[in-house]
Amino acid sequence: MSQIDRLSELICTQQSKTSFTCGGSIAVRTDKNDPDVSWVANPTEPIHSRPINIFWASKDKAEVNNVTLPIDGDGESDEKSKLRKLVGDCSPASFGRGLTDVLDETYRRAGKMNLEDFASSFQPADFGLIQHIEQTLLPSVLSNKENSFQAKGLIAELYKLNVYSGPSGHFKAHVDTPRSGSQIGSLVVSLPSKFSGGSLIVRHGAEQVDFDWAATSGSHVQWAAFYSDCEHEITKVTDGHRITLTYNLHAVDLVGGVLLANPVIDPKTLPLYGLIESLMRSTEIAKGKRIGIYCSHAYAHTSNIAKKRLPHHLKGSDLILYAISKHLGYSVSVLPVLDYDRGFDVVGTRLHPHRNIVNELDDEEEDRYLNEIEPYWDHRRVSNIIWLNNHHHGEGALSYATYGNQPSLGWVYSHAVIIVSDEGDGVTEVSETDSEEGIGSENDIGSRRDIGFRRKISSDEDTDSE
Ligand SMILES: O=C(O)CCC(=O)C(=O)O
Ligand SMILES: [Fe+2]
Repeated sequence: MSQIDRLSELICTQQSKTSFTCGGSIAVRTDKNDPDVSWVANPTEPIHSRPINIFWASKDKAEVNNVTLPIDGDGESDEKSKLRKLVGDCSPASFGRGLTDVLDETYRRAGKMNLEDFASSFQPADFGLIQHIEQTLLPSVLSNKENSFQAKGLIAELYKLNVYSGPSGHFKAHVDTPRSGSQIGSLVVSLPSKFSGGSLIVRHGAEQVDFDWAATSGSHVQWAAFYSDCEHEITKVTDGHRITLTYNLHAVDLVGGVLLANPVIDPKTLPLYGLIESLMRSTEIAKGKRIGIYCSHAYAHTSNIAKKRLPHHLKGSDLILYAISKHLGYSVSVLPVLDYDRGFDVVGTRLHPHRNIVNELDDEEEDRYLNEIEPYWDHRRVSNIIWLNNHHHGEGALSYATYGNQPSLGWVYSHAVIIVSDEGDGVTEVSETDSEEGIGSENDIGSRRDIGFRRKISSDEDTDSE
């Protein structure tokens, strides 16, 4: 098989496997260890790290030690003896075999330190590491149809500090045990400490990636992330100490996390909270009005999966307005509103996927096809919405073929809106209130002639709207 065929096969048939692992390195700049100088790169300089401090409890837990990596120079030094103490304070690392934890130095020869006994100044989030891993590994997890995750982000949970020392530290081929249902992989961070050998080899099916960190081990933080089902091994460390931090990677609902039952972010801290609270208590709302906000970001709100994505994929101010209203106990819905210019709003009962109406309609009779289109798009006519802003992004809600002097394609657009009301449950309530008020009764056909709506007349080639 040629290389092109091989790549093409990987891309076409095994998309989920093409990105089973990723990794990189961050240079450690010992010359920039000045607390008053920002260590975050300017655009012309690659990101680098300050030296890394490790604090740990001695074996008898009587004292706290610390060492700063990397250690300069080859001769004997205080820092070198501290490093030896760190290695000495580790206990032998076990591994899972079946349901038991076993110590077997022919399989794994390493030291470990548990979370309660150490702390380090290295934080993966400082370097955008988590976002890199999210971009590389998460899409395949999400595109796996059997996977029910609707997760949008990763959390790296620090798990252990390990030391693999020369001349015989190693870990034979194994698969990590996921420690919860949300764990999708592991992250290994190699701290700046000189060693030889000790490659991490990660395999998935016939593919294999070799993370050979030895050459720059003394000056760089190096990292690798991989899926839980990847077999991996660490070849023999022949010299020095290979010091790693391992993390469990969990897929979690982070985007839209403010909408979770127990959000980490408190909606009350958002500056708009008080404003919305008092607006919703105003007399207007007491009279049965509701608030409508046109979403300020573009969402594919007429796609087939819009119903699943929204409101969780709301962004920025849209997410904030939604979350605050929800937190205040109001009923909040994300719905489409047709781009009709009338004295009332045509609000969809849910986020409808775009529809192409196949009936050919006579171009000369605009009002007739409005009558014919509307049954395809479940909606309510509403006149009690107080709009707080103007619309931004329209998206094709309906398209239909017409024939007049020449065949053409007409479009009706919709906007995604957030509707906040102080009663009932969003959509249904909108309709009930409307019919009570007699808005948009079905006898109202005469006035349909005035409907001004946006139409895009295009030639036949344009008919594929999706
Ligand atoms: O240190 C490494 O590169 C991998 C460590 C590992 O496989 C483990 O801790 O399970
Ligand atoms: Fe492992």
